[in-house]
Amino acid sequence: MIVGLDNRTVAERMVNALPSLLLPVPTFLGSGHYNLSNPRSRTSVFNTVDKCKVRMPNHCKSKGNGAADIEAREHLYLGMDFGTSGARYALIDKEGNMHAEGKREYPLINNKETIDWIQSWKITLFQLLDDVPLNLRSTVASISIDGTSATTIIIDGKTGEPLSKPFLYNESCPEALPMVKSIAPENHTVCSGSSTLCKLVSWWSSYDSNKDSAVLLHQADWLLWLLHGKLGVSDYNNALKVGYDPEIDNYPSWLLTQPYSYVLPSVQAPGSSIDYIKEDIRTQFGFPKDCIICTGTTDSIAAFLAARATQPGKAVTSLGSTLAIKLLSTSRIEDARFGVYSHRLDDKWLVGGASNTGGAVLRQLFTDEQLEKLSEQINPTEASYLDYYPLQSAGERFPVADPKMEPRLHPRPESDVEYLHGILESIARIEAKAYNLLKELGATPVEEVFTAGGGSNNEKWIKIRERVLGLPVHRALQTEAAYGAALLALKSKGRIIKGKII
Ligand SMILES: Nc1ncnc2c1ncn2[C@@H]1O[C@H](COP(=O)(O)OP(=O)(O)O)[C@@H](O)[C@H]1O
Ligand SMILES: O=C(CO)[C@H](O)[C@H](O)COP(=O)(O)O
Repeated sequence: MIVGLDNRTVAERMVNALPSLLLPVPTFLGSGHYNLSNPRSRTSVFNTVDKCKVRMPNHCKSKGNGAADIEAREHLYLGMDFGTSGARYALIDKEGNMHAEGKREYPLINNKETIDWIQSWKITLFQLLDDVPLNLRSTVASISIDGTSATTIIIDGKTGEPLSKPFLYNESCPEALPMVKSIAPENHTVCSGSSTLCKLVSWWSSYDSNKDSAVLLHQADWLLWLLHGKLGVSDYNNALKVGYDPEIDNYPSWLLTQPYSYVLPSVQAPGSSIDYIKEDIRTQFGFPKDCIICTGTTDSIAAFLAARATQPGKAVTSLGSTLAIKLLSTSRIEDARFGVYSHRLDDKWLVGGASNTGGAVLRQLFTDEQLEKLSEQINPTEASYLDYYPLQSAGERFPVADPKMEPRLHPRPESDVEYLHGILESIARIEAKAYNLLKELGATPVEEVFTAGGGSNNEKWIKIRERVLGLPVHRALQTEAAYGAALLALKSKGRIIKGKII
């Protein structure tokens, strides 16, 4: 709450100011309005159905006076997850209790014949900040964001404007692969068409204007930069696929000697304090003067953090739009032939990879409600005779790295229940193949799997996966990556004293 201003004034200021935060203002801004008596019941300021779902857990429910019943000035920590199909936020306290959470679908803004993801993510960022309950914002001590891995944005460091469209996480630049393979060690993580380095090399070879002020950012870095304003800062999870080596805490010499190395961001540990939130954004939304923005991570690592699996052998499978696997291992494994790489997690390694199979294929075929109804009719103890490789389109990253792999979703049986059972079981088989591959490559053998992402809501799928994997499989206590990002913000709790980060 901005001291001295009532809800109405703050909400009015926000509506009036919101477009200025999103310059250039997209043309689709509707004549939406706020119900000023209670801004949280507002219709969307955009002419789309209000996608805002804000949930206040019971222990924060107001007690008649409209203010959530939390100790005055208790610090809260805000995490935001920018996944494949939408974005979420989680607001937690130092014990990890949830004080508010919400989600937004990405507004699909068309720019010529493609989606303007830059505008969509920017609008969604400020919508999520706007969805944080007004009376809690003054308690937010720090903010972190996770994004899809290897989603790459190259901007002009002078103007802040993108120098090309973003390269999405699962986009592949095979034409750059020979050049990358010629400089990197054999089977290095960057030796994959969908690596950030392949995207950088592809841009570098095709961009024919002035590149002198170019800066490479990952999706989470760029969103955080909008909030703190210090250009060119990343974290060692997001920077892995451009070639950063978290073991030596630096870029390797074979990369630093490249002509484009100057565009690479500086790298800090995830959850490191970067700077205070920008003053104009702070005052528009009512965050406190000492609100710190800290480095983020990737969405599947945030999901791992949310599951709070701390022992080697524990793993998290993120069943989101994609199937991302993270196994906590004492040994570091890397083999681009299979799309296997290791992210650093403090003094251990998160070994795994990300398949293009997963929920996005299901969403092409069924609504979430249909998934629920059809899944109820599946007997998870029975094996499906159907053998599919569910992909949205050609190309697989892990556990088979084959940019030409074709989807296999036929023959389709008469019964949708049987069809769904076959798809869920086939994705479980891919998951089992992935964990077996990690063991063969020398990672700590998996002994228990926690599930994150939208697919974690499907109890029958969890039972199918337990049977196929031959392991205990559970739904994680916290299934949203946004909770993991909030834990990073909590971790940072760092302070910046006299300009120095403590
Ligand atoms: N009951 C369900 N069973 C299986 N998959 C589901 C179910 N409900 C949602 N999903 C899948 O979850 C995915 C969305 O999960 P989410 O974690 O939000 O994805 P992302 O963050 O990758 O966008 C969708 O692709 C959807 O198909
Ligand atoms: O599939 C994805 C989008 O959801 C990303 O690739 C996912 O984040 C996996 O990448 P990483 O293992 O680097 O976190």
